[in-house]
Amino acid sequence: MRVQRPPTFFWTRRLAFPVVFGFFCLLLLAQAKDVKRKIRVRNSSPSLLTVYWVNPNTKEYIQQYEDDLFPGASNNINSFVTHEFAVVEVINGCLLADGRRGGGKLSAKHLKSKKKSPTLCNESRFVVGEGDDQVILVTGKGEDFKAVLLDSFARSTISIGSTVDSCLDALSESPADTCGDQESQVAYADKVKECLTNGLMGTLQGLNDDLRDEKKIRKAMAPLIEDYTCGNDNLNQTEPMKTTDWRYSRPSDGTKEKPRKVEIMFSNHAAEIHVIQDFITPEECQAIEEVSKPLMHRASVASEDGGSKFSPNRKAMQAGIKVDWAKEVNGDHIARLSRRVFDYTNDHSDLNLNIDGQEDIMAIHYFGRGKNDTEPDRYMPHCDGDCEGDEFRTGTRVATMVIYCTVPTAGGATNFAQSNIHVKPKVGSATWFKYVSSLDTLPNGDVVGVMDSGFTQHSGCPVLEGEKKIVTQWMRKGVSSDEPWNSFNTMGVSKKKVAKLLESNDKENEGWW
Ligand SMILES: O=C(O)CCC(=O)C(=O)O
Ligand SMILES: [Fe+2]
Repeated sequence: MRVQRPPTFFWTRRLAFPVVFGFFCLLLLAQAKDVKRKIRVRNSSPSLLTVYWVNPNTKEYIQQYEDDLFPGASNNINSFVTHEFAVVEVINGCLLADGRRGGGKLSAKHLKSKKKSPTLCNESRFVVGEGDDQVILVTGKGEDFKAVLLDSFARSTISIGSTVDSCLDALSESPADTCGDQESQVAYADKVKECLTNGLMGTLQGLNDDLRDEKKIRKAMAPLIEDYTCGNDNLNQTEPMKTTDWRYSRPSDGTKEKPRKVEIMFSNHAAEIHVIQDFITPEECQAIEEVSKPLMHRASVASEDGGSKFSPNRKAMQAGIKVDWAKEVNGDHIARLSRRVFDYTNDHSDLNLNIDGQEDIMAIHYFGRGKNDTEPDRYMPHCDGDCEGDEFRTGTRVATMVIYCTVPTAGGATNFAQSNIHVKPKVGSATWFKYVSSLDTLPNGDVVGVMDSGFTQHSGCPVLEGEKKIVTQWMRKGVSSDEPWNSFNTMGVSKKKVAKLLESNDKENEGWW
């Protein structure tokens, strides 16, 4: 028998989905709205332009610059993702979509034309997108008048496309003879290749020069930025580029952990920085504290001779903790935390790291001795792995997670001076960063990729008051239980392979002096 539902139940069921869905959309929109973007409007049209922000509630046009934009001129707008703009071709006294007269400052000609019935202005709209480095390119006139939003990817595509087009145009007078002999076809292909190489070489050379200079400036500025940011305790944490959630189920028992807020602070082809809220539980911090307490010793840094030394660059106490994986099934806090660190990394990259053979978890303590301390506990700017943009070497560090258990009352931020990211630690939160590009495996099994070129260089700012207790996991790619982290030398070469090579060399050279 069919159960008769009251009409209200029917409507509640029908409305529930759209209402909940709408609510989530609004939530997403509200988040996206706050993300700032600087955009550049470039007038490549033959007309004068006026740029208006379109108020989403009243639909009113709000003029952006006092003066119209001349052909060939550019101007910046500080805006937010999702904001809508109208670019209007200035034709004396034309009518805007909100019913008012458009076309910049009214001249005598405008005023005269006011008497006639005005025509609707030519306009083209754009919405500010997520991409960085957005340029609005305005071209055409009358019916062809349009504003196109280009991010850096679209601009590269256009620039490559126009080089290809002009090469094909230039060679159209001597087109490839598809029926011709192989020799003439090869000659044609060579001409195309030469033209493309010449056309793109200038652009690539220019980009390389820009990159070299930008890197030089970035490196020279880093110590000044670090001094300024670390020294200014009132400085807020940098705004994230984007915010997402991380939903994680524990693989050992399938328990769904509560979603964690992830702030994407920086992202490029070989470097990424995230801040994750509530990454560690108080019980996990407590477990780390108990195990590490009796093992604490003064932290050291790598020395030039391949060993380690004490240095004012790194003033802290530390203790390495081995994870007892056998205890994971019984809910061991340290094993659970360590698993979560590697699962986060593998969920947010294509690194596919092996959990075996990794470095021990490191508990690090910094102590504040007051604002007048001339040699406070700190970790001066450094990279955890290679950060010179060189090729990736198997067995080396590729990502780090710094987890905050206790935070100081003054000082102690984590600062990335070359990417301008300042992280104010919160109890339980974590900073994760990756310093290698996507990795490819070649047919011979070699894994190739490039390292970050300094954007993830970071420091632990001086701790002035209170204590800072962190848990750091440095993560390596290419280690396993057979070849753990300490089986690679500092050059990232497997010690086993070196020994084998030396052995076979010795055999080959036996009897030779
Ligand atoms: O103390 C910090 O905030 C940074 C720690 C760090 O750089 C590290 O453990 O490698
Ligand atoms: Fe570090």
